[in-house]
Amino acid sequence: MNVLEASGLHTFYGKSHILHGVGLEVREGEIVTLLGRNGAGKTTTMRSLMGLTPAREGSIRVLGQDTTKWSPYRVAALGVGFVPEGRRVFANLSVDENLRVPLERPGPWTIARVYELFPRLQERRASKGRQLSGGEQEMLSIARALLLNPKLLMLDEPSQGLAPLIVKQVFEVIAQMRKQGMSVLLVEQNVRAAVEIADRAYVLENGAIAYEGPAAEFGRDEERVRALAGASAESWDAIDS
Ligand SMILES: Nc1ncnc2c1ncn2[C@@H]1O[C@H](COP(=O)(O)OP(=O)(O)OP(=O)(O)O)[C@@H](O)[C@H]1O
Repeated sequence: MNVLEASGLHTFYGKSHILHGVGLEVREGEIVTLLGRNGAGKTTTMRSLMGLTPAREGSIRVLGQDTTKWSPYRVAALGVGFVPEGRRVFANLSVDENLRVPLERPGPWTIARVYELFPRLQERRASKGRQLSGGEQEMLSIARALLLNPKLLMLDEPSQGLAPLIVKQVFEVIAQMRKQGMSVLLVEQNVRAAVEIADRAYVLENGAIAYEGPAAEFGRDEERVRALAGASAESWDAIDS
């Protein structure tokens, strides 16, 4: 079954026409990565899927329901977790308090289980959000989204600004989530890490899908990666290595 199906999305910010007929799907238990240069429309796509910046045209189905006109709250309640870019943890609350803020939806993920997945958070459970490193904040953001027991988790650039070792840990966690049957839609600048972990890739160019296919196949085509994913020097070196 498709967890997510979107087609023909047209999204605007005021008069700026940003998405030009974007369509994508995520199947059950699949990791799908959404790549593209800066400004290609990746974040806007996620915001439209979530109902935060509603598409003016097009349709969205989540778990078989037509969510096109739904509020973000309803989409989340149906089972879509969204971890936006830039990690929004509560700076003045401890790790433990941050984890108790989300409304828990019943399911396999409990506070005890997220601590098992992120032992580092358990060690730091009494520390305030503002005392955490970037990597710890990212883990906390993901942990909070997991407590909603989503069927689909959408992550916007989870590796941004993190040291390579921490990126590796975050991606290991994403791989473990798939083992639990969760579907993931992953926006990434780190092309190498994304194509390694993902089953399929979509690449956006100027607000339209320019590539759709197996992630590994996309990652092997050096020229296409350069042209479409705008791989930064850093991520390109990583692909070469
Ligand atoms: N709130 C906004 N108002 C007007 N234009 C916006 C707004 N947010 C984004 N844009 C524009 O929409 C386009 C797509 O932006 P978006 O953030 O979706 O791209 P992205 O692929 O996620 O890029 P990045 O990697 O830089 O986050 C860009 O041209 C951007 O300038």
